Amino acid sequence: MKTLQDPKQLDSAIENLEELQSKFSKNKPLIFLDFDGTLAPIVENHEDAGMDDETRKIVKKLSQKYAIAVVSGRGLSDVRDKVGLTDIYYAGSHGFEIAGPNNFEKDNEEAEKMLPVFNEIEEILQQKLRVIDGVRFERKKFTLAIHYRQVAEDKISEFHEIIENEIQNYPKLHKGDGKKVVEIKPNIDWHKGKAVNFLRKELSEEENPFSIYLGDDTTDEDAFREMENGIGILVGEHADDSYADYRVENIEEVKQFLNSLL
Ligand SMILES: O=P(O)(O)OC[C@H]1O[C@H](O[C@H]2O[C@H](CO)[C@@H](O)[C@H](O)[C@H]2O)[C@H](O)[C@@H](O)[C@@H]1O
Repeated sequence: MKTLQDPKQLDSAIENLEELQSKFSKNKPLIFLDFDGTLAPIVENHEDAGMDDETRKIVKKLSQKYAIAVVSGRGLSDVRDKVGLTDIYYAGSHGFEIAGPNNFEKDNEEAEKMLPVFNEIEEILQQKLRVIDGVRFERKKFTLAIHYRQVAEDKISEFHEIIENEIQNYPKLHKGDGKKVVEIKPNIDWHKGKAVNFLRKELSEEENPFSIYLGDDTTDEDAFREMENGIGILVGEHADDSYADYRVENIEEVKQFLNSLL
């Protein structure tokens, strides 16, 4: 079982590359990559985030050697457009919508039934949060991100209060957190970890295929916990302890690590 650790206490994947490479030569891994904060730097406006060409080339080359999936909180079509590679799998909306090559598509059926509730809460919160400057909405198919990166420090608690007060009227919805973002999700037992396990079955004929997961945010913890036969690598740090096994400092080290697999 994975245990929680202070991210600062995690071993560096870069300093242990040789040891890791020898593991990978015995067990060819499936590779799961988070997007924001892992493949693309965190920026002020969510629309402006993007991968650089070097990272795209590395991921493309990796996909010629390994089965790869990008697992993101972003909407499926958004993350697919931003990555721009057609031969890999994607899990968008925190795993609620999954797609891959040859028109493979799998939306969470339970979440599908909740689309009208999302439309309703989005409209209500758009209206209630008008009193706070800098709030940005990002509607994904099955989740709703409400960004507060540009909200003044002294307005942030009011921002959270407004959302909290409203969301308690909606037992079918669940409120999660990310980096300067509140994520409204279906209150269903599904998350990035479950999506990764679904994909592990899809991408391999083995019962429990060896896997690597790289991610930077609290939502990636659900996936790190599933890396019983594999390795979780935390990129940078987030507010909490982590179930990851190793850490890399930043996106430059993500590239260095991914390059070492080629
Ligand atoms: O699972 P991920 O691929 O890491 O996506 C998580 C969320 O990432 C995006 O928001 C974050 O990145 C933005 C751009 O750098 C930044 O402005 C924002 O503050 C961050 O929270 C994305 O916009 C969300 O939809 C994702 O859920």
